[in-house]
Amino acid sequence: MRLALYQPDIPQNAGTLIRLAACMGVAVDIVQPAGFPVSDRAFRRAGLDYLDHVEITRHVSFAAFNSDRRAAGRRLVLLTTRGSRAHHDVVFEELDVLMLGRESAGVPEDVHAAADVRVRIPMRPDLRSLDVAVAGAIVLGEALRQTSGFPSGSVEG
Ligand SMILES: C[S@@+](CC[C@H](N)C(=O)[O-])C[C@H]1O[C@@H](n2cnc3c(N)ncnc32)[C@H](O)[C@@H]1O
Repeated sequence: MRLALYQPDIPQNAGTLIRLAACMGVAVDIVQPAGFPVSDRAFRRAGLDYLDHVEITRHVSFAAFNSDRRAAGRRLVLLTTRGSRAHHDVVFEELDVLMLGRESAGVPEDVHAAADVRVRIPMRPDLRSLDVAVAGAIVLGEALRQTSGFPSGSVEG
């Protein structure tokens, strides 16, 4: 399982998602251009101290990202408010890449069309959308649950 951030434009949200990925043992793809510097140096300067615990791959464009993930045999699972399937009805696979859209505008049509699966977290119809990091946490949690992908650790009960 991987998380992909499509042209992220709010550094705090990217930081929250990178920390989530580090804690869950999941790699991160950043599809550029981003709305802020995404070098390791810039992340460290911004105080992101989980950087040593997560694998981050930067891609210069969506086309570059997409050809890499296809070559690796990974499905692209897009999280979108326009998704046709509820996240809890999707059968996730270990190799899936879960892509999150831009906070300001989601993803463009060509990215929407390139996705193998488009999932929506059901919400009240009168509200716009979830925070991007919250959406990522909800779907990643379901995907890891289904694929037994949570890091092993002691859980009492
Ligand atoms: C703040 S939302 C973007 C809203 C944007 N105006 C749009 O129309 O897509 C940022 C990202 O969070 C994710 N997201 C937010 N709410 C979601 C939901 N209910 N279902 C699936 N993804 C969601 C999507 O990846 C979305 O691109």
